[in-house]
Amino acid sequence: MNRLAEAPTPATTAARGVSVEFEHVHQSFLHGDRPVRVLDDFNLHIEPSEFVAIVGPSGCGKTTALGMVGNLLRPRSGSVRIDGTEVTPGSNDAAFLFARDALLPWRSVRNNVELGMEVRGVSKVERRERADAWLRRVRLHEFADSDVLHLSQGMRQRVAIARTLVQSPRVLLMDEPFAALDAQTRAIQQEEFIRLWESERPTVIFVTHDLEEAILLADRVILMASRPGRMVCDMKIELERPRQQEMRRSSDLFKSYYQEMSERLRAEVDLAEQSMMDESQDA
Ligand SMILES: Nc1ncnc2c1ncn2[C@@H]1O[C@H](COP(=O)(O)OP(=O)(O)OP(=O)(O)O)[C@@H](O)[C@H]1O
Repeated sequence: MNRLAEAPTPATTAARGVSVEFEHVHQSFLHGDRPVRVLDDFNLHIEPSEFVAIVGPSGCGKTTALGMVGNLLRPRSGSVRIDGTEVTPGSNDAAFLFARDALLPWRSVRNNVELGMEVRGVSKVERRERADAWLRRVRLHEFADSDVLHLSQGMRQRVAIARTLVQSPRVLLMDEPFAALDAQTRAIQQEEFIRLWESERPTVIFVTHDLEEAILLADRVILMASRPGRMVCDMKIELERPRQQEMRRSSDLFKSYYQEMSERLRAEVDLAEQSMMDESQDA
């Protein structure tokens, strides 16, 4: 695979990652009139510019944890800090990237990339310069004036990546960003994204159901258990960078990480399914 993202250009500003901390975080939601504990004493310290992937059974609280860093919801108790400062209403240090790209269909590719800068009041000249530089980096400069509706799903996701990274976020929150793509496109996007991250180095929290993807991309893989969500494994991934798709097959280290984590993940998924079945029988 050699369709790598282009080298950085002077018009882009390198993002500096900052630390993210969860300290004794608890969260629960009401299901009917019954409170359900979702996160139970969740603790996680992420170093500046670290790439952390979170895997775990469906419903274990991965998206809830991400939402707390992104200021979408507050913990019931405990604290979530970015660069040592509590996340409070109005904080906007973190940017999201989801599986659904959420591009605005009435705006051109370039105008979609400019959107966040527009909201932040960046001048028109600077917006255009930075958007064009990022469109070159994601190999979409020839489509700058195109309608986003005419792009493939993979191209749309590259627009979304450019739109997010052009703002030089200090923390990037990714919730299954490549889940909607076919296998081949997904592999290309993963490799391109690694290149971009390696040059920009924002702190990344990456939620995925795909353990191989987590190992390939991250510096650390956190495995969560459900009901209530808590960390059961924190594995440092010491594969050399830059990383390539071939490592899935060629690296014994990759395979050993996969073997160890997949057994534990499988056990957690089985437990989560069993507990859901028990709950539905009790209901
Ligand atoms: N706003 C809410 N109100 C009520 N329950 C909620 C709310 N948000 C999440 N939950 C519940 O909290 C639990 C954890 O949800 P969350 O989306 O964080 O899990 P997840 O690990 O990201 O799951 P998945 O892998 O399926 O996306 C689930 O049982 C979910 O139904």
